[in-house]
Amino acid sequence: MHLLLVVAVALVDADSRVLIAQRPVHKALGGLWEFPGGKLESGERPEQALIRELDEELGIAVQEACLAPLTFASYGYPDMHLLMPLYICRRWEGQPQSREGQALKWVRPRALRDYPMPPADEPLIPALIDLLGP
Ligand SMILES: Nc1nc2c([nH]c(=O)n2[C@H]2C[C@H](O)[C@@H](COP(=O)(O)OP(=O)(O)OP(=O)(O)O)O2)c(=O)[nH]1
Ligand SMILES: [Mg+2]
Repeated sequence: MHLLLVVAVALVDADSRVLIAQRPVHKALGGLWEFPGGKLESGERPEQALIRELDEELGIAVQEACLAPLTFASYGYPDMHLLMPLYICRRWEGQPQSREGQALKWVRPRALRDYPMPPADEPLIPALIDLLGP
């Protein structure tokens, strides 16, 4: 079994909307909507990796103290088992923009169900509804 550690974040705006990004079609799970984040590079701590990914993918600067653990996904894909901590963050510098051509959307937690997400992500939605309301 190959265990893959991926870090992801729910960025939350002043209207309690969450940012999702559409995966490029040529990638695994292409076209599905995901929480921003990615794989750790060697030697990185999870929070460092997330801060790097948010700079690369969205062009925003996040301080480590503004990342709080929310929940996690544990899901068996055919080729690997994904373990994905989901952080929550309400404070950052800059305006999230698509740095890698991915579509971005701010959505209320309940509306996440209207966007096809990877199967690992679906069990994470109730935690967001609990925290932020529908
Ligand atoms: N970022 C993110 N990845 C997710 C989510 N749900 C989910 O199953 N994944 C999976 C898809 C991929 O197999 C893996 C993340 O890989 P990735 O390709 O996005 O990693 P990365 O951002 O580091 O990009 P790259 O270096 O491969 O280009 O985690 C999610 O909500 N967010
Ligand atoms: Mg990524």
